Amino acid sequence: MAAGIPEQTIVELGAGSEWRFELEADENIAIRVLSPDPVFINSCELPPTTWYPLYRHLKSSLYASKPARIEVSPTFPASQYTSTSTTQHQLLNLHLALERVRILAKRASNDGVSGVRGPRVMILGPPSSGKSTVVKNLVNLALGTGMGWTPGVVGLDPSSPTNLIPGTLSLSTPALPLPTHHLAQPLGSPPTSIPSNTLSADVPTVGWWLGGLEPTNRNAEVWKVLVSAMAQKWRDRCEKDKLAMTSGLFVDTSSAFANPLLGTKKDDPKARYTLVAQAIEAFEIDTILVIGHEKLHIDLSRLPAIQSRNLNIIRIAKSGGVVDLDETYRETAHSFMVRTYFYGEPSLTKEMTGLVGKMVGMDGGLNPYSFQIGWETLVVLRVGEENAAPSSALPLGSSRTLSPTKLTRVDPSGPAHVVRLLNTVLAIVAVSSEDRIIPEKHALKAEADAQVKAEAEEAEDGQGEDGGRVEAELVEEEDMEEVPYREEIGTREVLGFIVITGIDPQKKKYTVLSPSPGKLPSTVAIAGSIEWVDSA
Ligand SMILES: Nc1ncnc2c1ncn2[C@@H]1O[C@H](COP(=O)(O)OP(=O)(O)OP(=O)(O)O)[C@@H](O)[C@H]1O
Repeated sequence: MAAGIPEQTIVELGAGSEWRFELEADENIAIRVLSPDPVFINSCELPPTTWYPLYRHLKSSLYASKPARIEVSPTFPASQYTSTSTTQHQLLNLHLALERVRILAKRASNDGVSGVRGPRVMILGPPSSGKSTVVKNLVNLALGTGMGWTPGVVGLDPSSPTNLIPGTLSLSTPALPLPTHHLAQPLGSPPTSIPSNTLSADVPTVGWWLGGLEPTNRNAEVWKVLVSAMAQKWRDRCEKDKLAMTSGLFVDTSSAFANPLLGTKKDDPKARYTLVAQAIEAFEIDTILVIGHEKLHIDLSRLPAIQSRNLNIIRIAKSGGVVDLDETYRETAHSFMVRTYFYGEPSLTKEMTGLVGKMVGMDGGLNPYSFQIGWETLVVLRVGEENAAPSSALPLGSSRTLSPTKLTRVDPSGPAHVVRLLNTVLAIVAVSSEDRIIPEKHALKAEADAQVKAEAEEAEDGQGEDGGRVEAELVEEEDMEEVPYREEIGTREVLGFIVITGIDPQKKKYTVLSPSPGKLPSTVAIAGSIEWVDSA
């Protein structure tokens, strides 16, 4: 035992074993490695002799291939144990096989062979089987090789997106190993060092808004459009960036993917694993990892989309350390992820700052900004046919065909709509003048008014005042139920997120929370079913 350190705060790890812990709501701890050999958290090496904070609610494990000694302070977690049954060897073997593919691809690419790619791996499994943990380990193993890889990480699990708000599908290209300090880092910390609510410019993370926590038969068509857009983005990236192409891709998936009937339509009742097949084709997957689930493994190997592509399907063992996550825990995790998006990384507790010795640097907090915005200014839309008015509301005898990505505008003057918006997270999307639709009646009126104006100008040598009046009338007469934009904007890459924290029906204003001060990058926002109330 090191001098002066009480024995009960030391974890002695045997070679090839894991220290597993589950932190309670009041347990914030810091750990530091006292022994010379490396210790890893999700295959990211802990800095030697440096305190590494682990925040409340986190469930994870440390792994050491050689005997290790770790100090834990200021308290020792109530729920912790060491285990020699680890899946790290299997993950390492897998990593070595993937690394070989990456190296061969890079060599071929350097020799001028076009179209060679690194491995494209998709992970599937039932709920709480350790999918996100396997992705994180494989990504960190690739990033830790020193080869400078920049693999793509696709989050097709909107309940734990790469590093955005729940409800988002994400694509990121981390260049440094992903840390594990708290719940908001399933696959990497949010880009808090960039004080901007534009995600795509400087930060290698882009998001698409599903607005729900998992793919379902109701949102399957919207899901497909989003996945196609993500895959296109990745293709564009690979065309310009050979390193990304050879580094490969890891796709984390929703546990809903294990349901064979997900996405099956009435007109094709025999189709199975429709969304899995779509993702395989869109991202040109070559390796599928199935955790545990034997039936899923067999079902997938019989899937035509897989047979025709001659994919590798590898079944890997579920780690004994994976914790079954209940609904309450998931809600806590989601709320924490949203909070981190707006407020940044949690700050060190008093006890942590009081520790003697070096502490790893964290990204730090953000200063979110709350302000009011008029109902007419912020255009709030919903995507999907289920949001459209019921067919019974149509004139007698008429029918309609709805597009699955149909946009509906949330009419703030309808009290029920407005109440539903309180605490709703909104995704901001960019719009350009080409996206704007001028309703036909306004277009005709504008044309007629323009003609009247031209005649008046001719008669009076025009002062131009009438033009302003026409504009004003147009705005005044804007039908709050009409969607003034093309449908495509509902499924495009998001610029950032805001949350509606208050509604003033008298002044007709929303109070919104934005991650940074300044003008919103766009005043068109998409609502989903994700809500957030700050309970921290
Ligand atoms: N070896 C381990 N030791 C301790 N905890 C672990 C270990 N592996 C995974 N966990 C924890 O178990 C929980 C579930 O794992 P994970 O989130 O990777 O599963 P998942 O299959 O992606 O879950 P979901 O149902 O959300 O799709 C997480 O809190 C994770 O940190």
